[in-house]
Amino acid sequence: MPGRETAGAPGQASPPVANAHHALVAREVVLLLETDARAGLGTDEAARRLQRFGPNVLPPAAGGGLLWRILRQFHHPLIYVLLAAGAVTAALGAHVDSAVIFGVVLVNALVGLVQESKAETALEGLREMVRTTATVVRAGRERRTPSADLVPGDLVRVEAGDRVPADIRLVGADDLRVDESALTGESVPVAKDEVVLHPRTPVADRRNMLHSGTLVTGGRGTGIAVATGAETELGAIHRLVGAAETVATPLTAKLAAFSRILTVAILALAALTFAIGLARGQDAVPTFTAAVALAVGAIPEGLPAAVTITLAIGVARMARRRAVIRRLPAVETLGSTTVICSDKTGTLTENQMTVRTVWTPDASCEVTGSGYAPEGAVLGPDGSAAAVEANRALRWCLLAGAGCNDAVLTAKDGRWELLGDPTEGAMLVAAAKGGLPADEVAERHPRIDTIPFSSERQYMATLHRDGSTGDHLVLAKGSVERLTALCRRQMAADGSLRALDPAAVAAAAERLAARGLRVLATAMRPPAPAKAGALGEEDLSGTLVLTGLQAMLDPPRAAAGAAVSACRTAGVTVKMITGDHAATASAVAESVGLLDPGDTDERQVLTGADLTALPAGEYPGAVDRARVLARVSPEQKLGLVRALQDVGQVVAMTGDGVNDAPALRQADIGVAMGRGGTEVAKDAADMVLTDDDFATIEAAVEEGRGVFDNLTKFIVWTLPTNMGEGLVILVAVLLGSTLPILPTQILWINMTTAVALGLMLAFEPKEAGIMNRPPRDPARPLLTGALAVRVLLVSALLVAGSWWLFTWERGMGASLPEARTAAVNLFVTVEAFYLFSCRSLSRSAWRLGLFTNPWITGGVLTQAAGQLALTYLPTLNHLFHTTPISGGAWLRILGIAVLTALVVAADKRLRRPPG
Ligand SMILES: Nc1ncnc2c1ncn2[C@@H]1O[C@H](COP(=O)(O)OP(=O)(O)OP(=O)(O)O)[C@@H](O)[C@H]1O
Repeated sequence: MPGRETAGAPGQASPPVANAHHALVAREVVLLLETDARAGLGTDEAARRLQRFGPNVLPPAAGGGLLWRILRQFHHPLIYVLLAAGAVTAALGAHVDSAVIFGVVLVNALVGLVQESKAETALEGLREMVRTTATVVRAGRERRTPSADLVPGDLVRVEAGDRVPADIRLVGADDLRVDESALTGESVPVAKDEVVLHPRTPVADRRNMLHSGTLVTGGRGTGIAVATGAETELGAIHRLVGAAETVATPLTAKLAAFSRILTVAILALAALTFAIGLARGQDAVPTFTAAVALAVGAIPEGLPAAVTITLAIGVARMARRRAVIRRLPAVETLGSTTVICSDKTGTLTENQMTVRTVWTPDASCEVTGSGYAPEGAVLGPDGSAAAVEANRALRWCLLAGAGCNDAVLTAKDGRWELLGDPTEGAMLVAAAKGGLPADEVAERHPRIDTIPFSSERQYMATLHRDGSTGDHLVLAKGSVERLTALCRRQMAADGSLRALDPAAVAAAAERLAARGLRVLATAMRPPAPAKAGALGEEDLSGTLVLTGLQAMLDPPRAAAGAAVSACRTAGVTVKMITGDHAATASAVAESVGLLDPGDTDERQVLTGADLTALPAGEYPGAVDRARVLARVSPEQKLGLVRALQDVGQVVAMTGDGVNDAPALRQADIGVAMGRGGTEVAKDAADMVLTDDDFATIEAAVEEGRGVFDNLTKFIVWTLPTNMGEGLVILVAVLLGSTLPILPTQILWINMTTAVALGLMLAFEPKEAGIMNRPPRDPARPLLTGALAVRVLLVSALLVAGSWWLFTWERGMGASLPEARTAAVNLFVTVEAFYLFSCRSLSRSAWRLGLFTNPWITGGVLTQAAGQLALTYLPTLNHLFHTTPISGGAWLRILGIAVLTALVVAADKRLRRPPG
């Protein structure tokens, strides 16, 4: 098969003809790839090619090879210190110590490697969750398939909002524009068409080619996939770059910088200690040991890893609640969100439309039935089902709904399914209920031309041929304001045309909208002899006849009300941003609790036109005050985000269309819809909702707060250990006394407790009342004054406790190893007790229920077993210079640990805010 070669099978060298598709005419490309320009590939052939070429995905980034990844684990100042210490210790003849130090370095590297790859796999998994689909034609039928299933030779269709799924040679294009910044870095969209180009045209200028990974920003196109997966241009770049995905956020960067500075300071202090010791005439060996102990103890080496893991766990939790994080910093920002700007349709509501009322200038008719099943009837004012025959305007109104429509309803296993826009689906169903099924309408009035719907245009119009007379007629539907502006006449029940009464139409629309119904107007241009030329927007104005209004119900989502009220309690303002009418929007806003019923403050509801009329100075304040922003165009959303940010808000903004992308990028948290959203919107977003539900945003905010809490808890827990250890050694050096804890023992404490105790805080469930607090001020440091005091307090208790115990044991005649073993056990026991306290930063550990987090309980038990092994196992005794200790010593250890816990509890109690 020649196509096999041109597409470049994975692992095969590309023959010279590869990448030359731009220089061939469409027919040659079709022949070369053995496909069909109209019907596409056969299903069997597609399956065979999938076998042969493999799925259309990029191979996972190599990440620099295992050896390189292992080596990277050693790139840390602390590891350098340890390696130097190990070498010096070995040179001094202390082989056991040096073996322990090297062993710890090795274990540390392995743990780092495992953690790193786990975090990466988690992020990879997220990417999988937002799988893209592509429209392909196979065996003559158009269908959506996962992009991964595309093969060379597939006939692919793309339209505005799509991500290009493969390298494609265009065979047809209609006003196609593509954002190729993913490949070229140039963000200005490029126009594309199917012209044949010179063979030597550089890749960057091949305007008849679409490249995988780029985004379609406008128009539509059809083409043949010529390369998939690793063989695409994107694949080539991917190979070059190796796509080194880092898991860095502003916070991790800040913490990494903090620990770098700290490390340098501590290393300097350790060097100073060594110098002072030598100057005082102390022996070089113990002085060196002390300096190493100081460095090892005081450097918070576990911090960056713990932060990354906590973030990764947070991301996984959010994914379980159907919020997929695309950019890690969003996890932090979510906790600080102060305003959520949400779409109405589909996010706060179900996007399941049913026409309830059809209004015509002479009568108003109710429609029965619900859902997309065409079961029900259009009832006349008297309740009879013969309404459609009696009212010409009603008939034309339903006809416009069915004919000016791109949606398709299909019955599958007795259930009706909609392919397309729910607004259009509802109108199809209403027409069918009135005796005008879509296929009959299409047969009697075949469509010739279309002005498609867009949010800016707010209407759609279609040109049809009357099957019997051959005359041309126009059908249109759209927002009431836009359509009435295009009409000069309206239709009466007997079919006669009268002058339009805009006030009456507006009043009827207002009444329907006040019930929370979404109202669309319909219009027609009476049949007239055919004129040459396409349907243009300019020749609609003034020629249309208004036939009626269709009002549809889109019920609020079940969880929306509760989520809005949860946001309110949490100090997060919710605003509805919609393209719909202000009255409909307000009614829906009331039903989900976004507006208080009876609240007459008009400033809470603004329209796009109001916004345009506002003086620049008043704009931010007005936007900040408003709760409902109706008839807003996607372009205005960017201004809204900016205005809110100007008044200091942290803004989450939802969006689904191509035009929403700038606002999503500008927002602190851009939220795209996983189901209804375009690829362009998803690409611009920080977070994607896989269920499109508003309640999911609220859940993500809650999880974001939880992540921040857990990070703070870990830091508050870990810092006293480092400070305590560092100070114990410093005091020993200053006093010129023997070390109460040896460097290898410090290594034991740090390495084991970080994993068995500290890490468990990342699994801590969110505290009750997490959504009763105001949002976190992004400028507030992680360690507030009160928490810093607690860290100092616990550090001081650790230093005092361990010194007292060490001295006491020595005074009671215990050997040096015994006293040290007691001191080591004291450190770990205090940390374990303190761990329970750190489960909540403000509430008492008792209140939480001591053993409600099995991870913490399990971790503490594991650590306890480890301490017993360290104290009583001869091998560990030998490695870590420990020895069994007396029952009395254990009692004293427990006593001090309990005392510390009591002091921390008292500190919490004293600082708890009143109430
Ligand atoms: N398929 C359509 N054909 C014609 N007019 C439409 C169609 N869909 C919506 N409209 C009209 O255009 C207006 C704006 O629609 P748009 O899609 O921008 O926002 P929306 O769906 O109403 O609300 P949201 O912004 O909450 O999703 C609608 O209120 C409606 O009057």
